[in-house]
Parts: sequence; C-alpha cells; structure tokens
Amino acid sequence: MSSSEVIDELWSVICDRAENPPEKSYVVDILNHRKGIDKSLEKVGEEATEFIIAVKNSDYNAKVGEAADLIFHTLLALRAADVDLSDVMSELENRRR
Ligand SMILES: N=c1c2ncn([C@@H]3O[C@H](COP(=O)(O)OP(=O)(O)OP(=O)(O)O)[C@@H](O)[C@H]3O)c2ncn1[C@@H]1O[C@H](COP(=O)(O)O)[C@@H](O)[C@H]1O
Repeated sequence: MSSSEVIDELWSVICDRAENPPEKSYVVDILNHRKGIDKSLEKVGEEATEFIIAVKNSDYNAKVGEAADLIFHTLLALRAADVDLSDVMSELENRRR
C-alpha cells in the first residue's frame, strides 16, 4: 500500500466508525466522548507532546510510533471538527511551489 492509500483507508475507517458505530471501538470512544470535541483535541495535545519528547530523547522506533499516534489522533480531531481530509489535502496541494 502507498502512504496515501494507508491514510485514505484509515480516514474511511474513522468515518465509517462515526457513521455506523460498533459496540467496541477506540475511534467511537474518542468521537462520542462525554467531553465532546475536547477529548480529541486533548489527545492531539498529549500525542504532540509525546512526539516531541520521543524526538528529543528516544530511539528511531519510538519516534515512528509517536508520529503514528499523532497523525492518527489528528485525523480523529479533523473528523470531530467536521473537517474533510480531502480539503486538507487540497490545501497542501495548493501550497506546492
Ligand atoms: N491507528 C489506530 C490507533 N493508533 C492508536 N490507537 C489507540 O490509541 C490509544 C493510544 O492512546 P494512548 O497511548 O494515549 O493510551 P491511553 O492513555 O490509554 O489512551 P486514552 O484512554 O487516554 O484514550 C490506544 O488505545 C491505541 O489502541 C489506535 N486505535 C485505532 N487505530 C486505527 O483505527 C481503526 C479503528 O479502530 P477501532 O475504532 O478501535 O475499531 C483500527 O483498525 C486502526 O487502523
């Protein structure tokens, strides 16, 4: 799978979980949390901090793991904020020089 296919598939799974919530799902736990959008925003903050700490202090695999956590939780926050990933991708595409 290419990198963009991995992200696209993950985004589809996140949107599907939001629309058809199964009984047990981490994505649903975050998106339907009693704190509302604040839960996913809190997770982005935590994961960003953990990523920074890993980059400064940890080995390569820990950096990769924390980067994956940050990207995943950023996707959850986008969904919670009703921001479409394709609009973010178009924005990045428009910035190409
Ligand atoms: N990529 C991920 C992914 N990355 C991390 N996590 C979860 O994110 C959590 C990481 O949170 P922390 O490290 O902060 O641990 P924690 O402090 O115990 O978490 P909180 O209780 O504070 O939320 C863990 O529970 C991981 O299982 C993920 N959970 C799900 N996915 C993807 O989402 C898909 C759908 O998952 P479900 O919704 O669970 O079916 C999966 O198939 C995966 O592709």
